[in-house]
Amino acid sequence: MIIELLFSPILWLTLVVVCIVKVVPWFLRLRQLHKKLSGLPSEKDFSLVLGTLHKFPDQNDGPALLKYELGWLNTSRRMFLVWATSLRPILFVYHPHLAKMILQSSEPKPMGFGDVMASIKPWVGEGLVTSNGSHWQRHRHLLTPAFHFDILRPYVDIFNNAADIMLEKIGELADKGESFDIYPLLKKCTIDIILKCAMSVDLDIQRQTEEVPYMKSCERLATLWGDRLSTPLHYIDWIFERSAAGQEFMQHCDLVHTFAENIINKRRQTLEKEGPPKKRYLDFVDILLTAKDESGQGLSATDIRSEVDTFLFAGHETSSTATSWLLHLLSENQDCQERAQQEVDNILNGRDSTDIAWSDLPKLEYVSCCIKETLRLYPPAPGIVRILTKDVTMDGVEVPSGTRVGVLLILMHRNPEIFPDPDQFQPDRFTKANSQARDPFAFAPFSAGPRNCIGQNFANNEMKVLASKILHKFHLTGDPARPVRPISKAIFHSESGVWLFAKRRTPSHPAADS
Ligand code: HEM
Repeated sequence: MIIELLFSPILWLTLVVVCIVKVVPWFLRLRQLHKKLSGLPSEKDFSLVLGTLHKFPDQNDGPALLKYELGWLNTSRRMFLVWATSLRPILFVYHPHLAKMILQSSEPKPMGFGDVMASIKPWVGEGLVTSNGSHWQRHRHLLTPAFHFDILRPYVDIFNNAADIMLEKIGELADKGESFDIYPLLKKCTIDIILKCAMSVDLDIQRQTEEVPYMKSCERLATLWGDRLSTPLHYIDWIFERSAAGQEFMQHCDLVHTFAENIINKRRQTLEKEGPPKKRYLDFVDILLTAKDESGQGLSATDIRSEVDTFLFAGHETSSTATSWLLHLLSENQDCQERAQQEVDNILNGRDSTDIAWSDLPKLEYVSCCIKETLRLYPPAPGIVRILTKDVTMDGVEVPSGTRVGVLLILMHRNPEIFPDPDQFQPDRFTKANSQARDPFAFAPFSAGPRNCIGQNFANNEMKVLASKILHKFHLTGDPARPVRPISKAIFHSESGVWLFAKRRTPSHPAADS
């Protein structure tokens, strides 16, 4: 029967017709695409199957991966084309002029297989980070008031209180005289903060001695997400869902979803019992639960859960990573650490409390420069990807609609044309005088344009308070036996943690010093 079919003229005729109608035009379009993009800087060595992926070092060797990508700057100071197989071009841009074209546009995030945001959807659903079009627009419009200055102001007390608990923990470790990893301490502190600020939930995770299942799940989800991005076979949902990694991913998704649903249900019950909150401004969960559009339609339960999952993750992982890099860099640059300490000491001098007040935040100018310089060298979100919906001319080359374009922050921030001596930690680059002439798109750790980070001011205030309080109380040095190992997957973090020695210090008194 099969043999007969093989010799059937109808089968062969059908195949020839399909070839002519579908495959040939597709192949010609692909050839045209390759021709169009051939003028862009890329690897010379092209593989028919892998494209230029075979030139990448082992995806699990973070330092080698970073070195390889930084090497693109030697070929071009503006952009580099990667072929992910011979079918998918990804154009990475890292010059402010090109970044501006992408970030200011309303081009959507790509959601095809293997795309960074598509891989996180089973976890955060259609939240603000992963959605596009009118869904994104409606939610962004709805949630923007939750980050108004008047809402952020009282959060400073929450930052201070959470920092005090972390300081106790650091104090205990400092007194032992051993080095410790500051990254998990910061993660617990920032999750306590986002839970309290955005959800009015007080779990006091920092004081829990047992492993917290929610934290564990978030950590595993972030790792499995990054691993999936570097395992092309796992781009296909069907294969990933049947793999051990995929099954573990789904189990952790279930756990974090239940955690979010419990928070939402408790708040809903309180709202039903007590009515709308008496406070002048609604917080994040209040907004989600009470939102109605013009037709009186509220958000669906799935939409609400997706946003809670999104903000719980985006609201703690990035700022804890950034603060851990900041403390690492200050431990390596003792002169900068002392300058930052002096600034905090000057502000707190003569006060009974060591709390950082809302009005102190703008005075922390040098600390702010240190934070910016940290985000330049180690942006927690290493890149931002969009898919073109129309042809765009970049440096004279017409990049066709359908191409993925990634703004690679790790490279833009180390582009020597914009930041001389790019690998050096020099916070003074960010003083007002030194930043004035710089292109505003040259430094974009929080992205820019319509899809910039909604939590940017929240994160900056939080990092200032946490870092200032730690620096006021402790002197930090690195542990040479446990170096950092930067790895840039979904989040640019140190996979070996950030190990420090902390020593209690007596704050200096400016009057006595002078
Ligand atoms: C140092 C800390 C942070 C950094 C470096 C950072 C970075 C970024 C970047 C680069 C984007 C754009 C992503 C893209 O377009 O693909 C983004 C978006 C976003 N961030 Fe942050 N973020 C930080 C903290 C936070 C915090 C604390 C929150 C919540 C409280 C938050 C919530 C969000 C959300 C919801 C989006 C999506 C916005 C939209 O598309 O409308 N982020 N962030």
